[in-house]
Amino acid sequence: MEQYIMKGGNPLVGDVTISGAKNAALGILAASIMTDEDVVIENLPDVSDINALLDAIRHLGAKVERPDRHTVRINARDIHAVTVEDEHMRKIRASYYFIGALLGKYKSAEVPLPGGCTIGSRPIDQHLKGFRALGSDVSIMRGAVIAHAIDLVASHIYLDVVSVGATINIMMAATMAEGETILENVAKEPHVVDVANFLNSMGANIKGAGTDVIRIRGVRHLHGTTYSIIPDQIEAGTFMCAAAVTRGDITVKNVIPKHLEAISAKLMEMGCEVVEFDEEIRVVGKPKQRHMNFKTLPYPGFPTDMQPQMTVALALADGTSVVTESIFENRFKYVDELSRMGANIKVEGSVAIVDGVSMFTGAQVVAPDLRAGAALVLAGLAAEGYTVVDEIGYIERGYENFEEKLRSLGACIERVDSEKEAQKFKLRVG
Ligand SMILES: CC(=O)N[C@H]1[C@@H](OP(=O)(O)OP(=O)(O)OC[C@H]2O[C@@H](n3ccc(=O)[nH]c3=O)[C@H](O)[C@@H]2O)O[C@H](CO)[C@@H](O)[C@@H]1O
Ligand SMILES: C=C(OP(=O)(O)O)C(=O)O
Repeated sequence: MEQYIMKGGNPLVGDVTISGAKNAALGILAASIMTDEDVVIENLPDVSDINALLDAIRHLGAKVERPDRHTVRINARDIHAVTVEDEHMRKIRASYYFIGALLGKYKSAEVPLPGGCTIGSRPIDQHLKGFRALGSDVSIMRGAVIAHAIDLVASHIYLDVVSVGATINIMMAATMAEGETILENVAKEPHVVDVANFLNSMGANIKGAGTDVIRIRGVRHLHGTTYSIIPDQIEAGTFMCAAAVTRGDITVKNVIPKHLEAISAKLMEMGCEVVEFDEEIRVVGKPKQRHMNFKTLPYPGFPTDMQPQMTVALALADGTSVVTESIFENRFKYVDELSRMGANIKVEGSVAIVDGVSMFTGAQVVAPDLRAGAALVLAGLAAEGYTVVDEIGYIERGYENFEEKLRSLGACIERVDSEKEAQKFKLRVG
């Protein structure tokens, strides 16, 4: 089983180029099957979730070509099925986007209930409420969502909870419904805006993405396009936190600083130096960093996908911090693993009380999910001695070339798949 092994202690220093946003790309790839014409998507992150989604698109009958690692050309003219196979989809969350895309284009979809990280109960009731409001019959049978409509008709839909997935999914279906759909209390995340911009580049008529209300005037056809995905807010934030955790000096390149404001503000509150440029941000960690409190919230609030990485930074800061997780009820599973490294964190329901310690010591830990896995790697890079992180498949769902990028910043880290290789690494680095 593959693991990361690392020897901590090197401050990470240098520049790192951020890849395309996984969570935008997943929505965009699913939406690309809504036209019969060629769609070319650039700045695609080469991560396992994306490759799983592309496999599912191929399986539906679409042609998928990869001129290079970060570009894909999709042609869905020959799609012969509206049923997505379970084996492709259980692993990933974004399989749910096939419901909106297939329903919009073919008025019919059969898609297994989504997988993804086990960070909470993750219902999809708001997605289904939206599809029903657009005139679709929706049922759940044999572990799949089955949706059929004779015609999709526009509707006025109010989301009871702010949901990224429901916003994007309903927006996709409504793109090809008759009339103007008004979607209220929607998510405003950068990837919601990116999917809306992508659909508009295919001829959709979507206004208001990035605000609380999205208006979608349905169109009959979508056409081909070439589109470049925005940079990954969470990958960028992870490397920004790496500078704080290792007391390093990292410039994240190819980013949109506006998307990173909540993360920058919190790092500054801890005492890090944060300098913004047009498409770059430099974060300089300081020997003494301060405690602070933060709460995860929908955008523009602090992202839940950055909660573990920022908590690791606080676990090595002076004083007591309070972290409140308001989006997913089970996103502190990594705390037990972090405690093996010497962190002093007490979890009470949705709140973690973090008493900063002066150092971590290396340990063998298990990644419980994607972002927590990345956070444990950051902790290992700051710890004294060796750390082994197991279950790195989670990390590979969302970080392209993670260990290579970390190594280019001076980290002593390797991917190994046996005890023998781990021993070799230890002998080599001493
Ligand atoms: C593939 C993808 O883009 N995943 C992201 C997406 O997940 P995902 O789309 O699953 O997250 P949502 O924004 O939908 O979830 C937000 C909250 O709403 C609740 N909820 C959601 C839908 C629903 O029908 N009913 C309901 O009650 C959820 O349980 C959660 O408490 O947004 C999350 C919140 O930013 C991120 O952590 C995930 O990385
Ligand atoms: C939780 C995440 O992904 P997913 O929703 O796909 O599980 C994430 O990207 O942090």
